[in-house]
Amino acid sequence: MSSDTIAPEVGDERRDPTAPWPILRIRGLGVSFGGFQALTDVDFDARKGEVHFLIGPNGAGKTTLVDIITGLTRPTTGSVLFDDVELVGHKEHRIVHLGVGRSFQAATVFEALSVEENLDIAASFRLPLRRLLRQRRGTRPEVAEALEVTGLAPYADRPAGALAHGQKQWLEIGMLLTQKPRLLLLDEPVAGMSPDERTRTGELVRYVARDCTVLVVEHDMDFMRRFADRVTVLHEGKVLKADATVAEVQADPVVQEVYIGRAKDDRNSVSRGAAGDEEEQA
Ligand SMILES: Nc1ncnc2c1ncn2[C@@H]1O[C@H](COP(=O)(O)OP(=O)(O)OP(=O)(O)O)[C@@H](O)[C@H]1O
Repeated sequence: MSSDTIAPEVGDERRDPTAPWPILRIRGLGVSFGGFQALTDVDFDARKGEVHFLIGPNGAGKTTLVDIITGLTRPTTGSVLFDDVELVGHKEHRIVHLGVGRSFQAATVFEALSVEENLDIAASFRLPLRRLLRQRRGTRPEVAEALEVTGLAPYADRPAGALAHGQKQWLEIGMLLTQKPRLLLLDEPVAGMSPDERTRTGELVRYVARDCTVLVVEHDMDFMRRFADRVTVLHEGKVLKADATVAEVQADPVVQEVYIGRAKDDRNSVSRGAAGDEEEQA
């Protein structure tokens, strides 16, 4: 057992073979920035193999929470257990090596390199230098798989900079997949996408969740309704509802109040039908 490993008292669910294992356990998380309390006493779990949405109005603390999980921000209080390993205190690169991948709102790809080269570089991140320098022939299996699942195989030789917005997001997800993460954090993956691109992204996320837990920060409520297994709602740095189903979130009057009360144009309403959302996007 490594020094990172926490004693088994936190792993009770694993003794029940029918209970999904909470691979991510967040407890008592708080952070303040120069006296402003951005997160207060945040608790929630994400289970192995689920697509877990993190929603909440602007400024609720969603990105701050993702920044803490990935080691970009250090919390003032609390704990982030990933597969029993405490992530708080680790540097970002160490957290990546533990199996946590993250995408950003603006896709971070190398525009001048081809799609395949981008995937190849991402897939190389665990390799020692001497293996990187060794000449290889053909496409590595993990790169081939990423090309396939993202639908980017026909564009393998095209510069990433020439891809459409949605395709760049899928490339970034593909790059993360080559690193075989066990937890993938996606920050507003469908922002700026067409309805078709959103559907394609949702299908990709569901595919990824076969081997990996996916935590999605998203404002698009139609996307959440279609693709979430569980949902946690943040409001003003606190958990309003943790680990709920989509139906529970939609039926919750307090969640409704937070969204509808703050967004008079109804853009963020969690109970609207898909048709309503698509009307709005048109
Ligand atoms: N480094 C920082 N210094 C000071 N305040 C910060 C910092 N990072 C975040 N905040 C504040 O913390 C609060 C939560 O911000 P955060 O970006 O996490 O919200 P969010 O839910 O992701 O919002 P959005 O949906 O608009 O992206 C905001 O009031 C923000 O201004």
